[in-house]
Amino acid sequence: MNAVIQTNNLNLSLGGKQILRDISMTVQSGEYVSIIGPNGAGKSTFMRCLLGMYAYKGSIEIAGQECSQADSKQLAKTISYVPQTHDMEFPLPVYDFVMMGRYPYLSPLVPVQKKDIEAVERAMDVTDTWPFRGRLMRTLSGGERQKVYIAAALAQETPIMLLDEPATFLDWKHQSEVMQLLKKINTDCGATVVAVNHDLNSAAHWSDRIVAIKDGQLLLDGLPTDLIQPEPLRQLFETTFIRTETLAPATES
Ligand SMILES: Nc1ncnc2c1ncn2[C@@H]1O[C@H](COP(=O)(O)OP(=O)(O)OP(=O)(O)O)[C@@H](O)[C@H]1O
Repeated sequence: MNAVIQTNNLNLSLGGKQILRDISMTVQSGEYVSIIGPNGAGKSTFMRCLLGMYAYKGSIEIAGQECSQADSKQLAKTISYVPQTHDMEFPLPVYDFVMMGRYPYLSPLVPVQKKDIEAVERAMDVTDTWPFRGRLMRTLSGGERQKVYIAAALAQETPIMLLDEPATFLDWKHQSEVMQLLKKINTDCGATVVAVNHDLNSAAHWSDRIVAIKDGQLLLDGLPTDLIQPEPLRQLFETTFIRTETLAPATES
């Protein structure tokens, strides 16, 4: 196994408040890791830290390189990000939005090339977003827009993908499609996937490992079968959990 994300004693303060405290964790190449935890625990901030968006204390190594010292375009060739909310009104056609995923490879001196067009077409094909290519982003439904954001991240062709609540607000069919798509990208393309997920059943079903953050600290880190249990979840969310028989959408083979 080879570690592609490694944080050591990661600390971060924002607006005079300590948000992340001494987080040390490792993600191995090819893993699918879900991050769970209460609202305001620091999950999104942790993800944004991994993208080099904040001046942190401690260490974050992405593919062996310290994040704060990495060239931003090089980092963008290694790690892509699908943010939590998509309420920005991009006045752009879907195709052009997905092409923005190629920004680490483009520059004023290097215009769009065949390999960029092919990467965009592949990403739109696998996410089933090609039929929307001429539509404006703001005309898409929430679920359609979510898949377009994932297509843009895929077009970036990075070995690591971070996603912040990729299936929240989607109906069951679209949740299922997005989660299956991520698993396919993980297993078929070998991408390392790290996703924040508030749906504990979904996190248990799709991930290899679960990391729980509470009050800015890493509280739990382990197998879904060990962590998605009443006692660890009570400790994490400070409420009682009982096991019930649940219904979930079937996984297509
Ligand atoms: N720029 C900032 N300045 C000050 N405080 C911030 C800033 N960004 C985030 N925070 C605070 O950091 C804490 C963690 O926020 P974060 O968005 O990471 O939580 P989260 O675990 O992702 O929550 P949720 O599940 O509700 O999305 C919150 O208390 C938030 O208000």
